[in-house]
Amino acid sequence: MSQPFHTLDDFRTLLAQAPSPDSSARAQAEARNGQLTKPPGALGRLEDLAIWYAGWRGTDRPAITAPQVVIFAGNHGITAQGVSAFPAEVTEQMVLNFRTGGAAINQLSKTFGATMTVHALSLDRPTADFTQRAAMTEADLLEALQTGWNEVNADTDLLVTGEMGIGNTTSAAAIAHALYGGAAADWTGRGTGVDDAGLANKTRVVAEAVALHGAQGDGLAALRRLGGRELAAMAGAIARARALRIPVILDGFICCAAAACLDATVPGALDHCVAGHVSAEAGHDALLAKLDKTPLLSLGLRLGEGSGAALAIGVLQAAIACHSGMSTFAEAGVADG
Ligand SMILES: O=C(O)c1ccc[n+]([C@@H]2O[C@H](COP(=O)([O-])O)[C@@H](O)[C@H]2O)c1
Ligand SMILES: Cc1cc2nc[nH]c2cc1C
Repeated sequence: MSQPFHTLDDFRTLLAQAPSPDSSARAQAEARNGQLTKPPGALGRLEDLAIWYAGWRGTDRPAITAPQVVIFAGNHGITAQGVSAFPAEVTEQMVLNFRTGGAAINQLSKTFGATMTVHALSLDRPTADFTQRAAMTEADLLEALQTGWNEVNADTDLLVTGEMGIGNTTSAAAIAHALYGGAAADWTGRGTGVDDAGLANKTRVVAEAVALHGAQGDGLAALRRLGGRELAAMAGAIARARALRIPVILDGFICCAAAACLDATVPGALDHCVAGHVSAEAGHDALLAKLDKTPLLSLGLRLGEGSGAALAIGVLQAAIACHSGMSTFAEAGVADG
């Protein structure tokens, strides 16, 4: 597989030079939306979604024919601090479950006609405990970004990035705290379900990590110091999707923390992304507010795996089906208002 970037600076440059939506396709889609057989605005956010999608795909009557769900898995040294309700072995066990079709995301992907692949990143080599030192070296980060970049099918027309990694809500909380400040408790939730004592311990870990590594203006530094391989791979995949003008549906807290590292690196880097849902994980709604994203769904999910984003594929499919398939007032002989 050829590598389009060899250094973090190359990656930054690619992000900064990423394409914008096609403004003429967007304008045509807006005009078409105004002629469809419904009162103006009656399809609410479905209308905005269809126009947004049309702009990125460069056609006023787009279709979603090849949605892709990609799951990245990583192991985290921070689990040594007792931050999860589950043991670290579950990451690898769930990878097997994804491969044999037994996880929620397998069913959700199938429901919405998406291809699904899972990529495990060096599970035998957990990241470092980031209360002691940086989670990853620059080489680790680059490799994971490249893995994510290369996992995106060039011919897909909608991407969902999901993750699996015991301990990764601690990583996501530390990234959010480092990027956006506030108190560690604002960003720390129960993840897979730690009890009150577990939550207090986890909050201490997040606070200690950010005290050690410092607040971060630089998104890629936050990703390297506090992130994990699966977060970096999601960031790489989201960046590649942007380069290919493929719209992305963001998933829960961990996916959005990874994405936030791109936004902090190049403001606007997530313009091709919508938030699929707001997770029940404390801090996700605040993180979405920082990213200026309004979630499509709020169903109390806190699973990860791309599950909330996969559900939102259905919402986007519905928006595009209406936009591209409905008749205009003139075609249907319906009197407009
Ligand atoms: O997506 C979310 O918002 C989300 C919220 C809570 C937990 N998770 C999943 O649970 C795992 C991380 O939880 P934890 O407690 O081990 O940090 C990881 O595999 C995530 O996919 C995911
Ligand atoms: C069983 C299990 C499944 C998951 N899927 C995503 N994160 C997960 C965490 C656990 C513990």
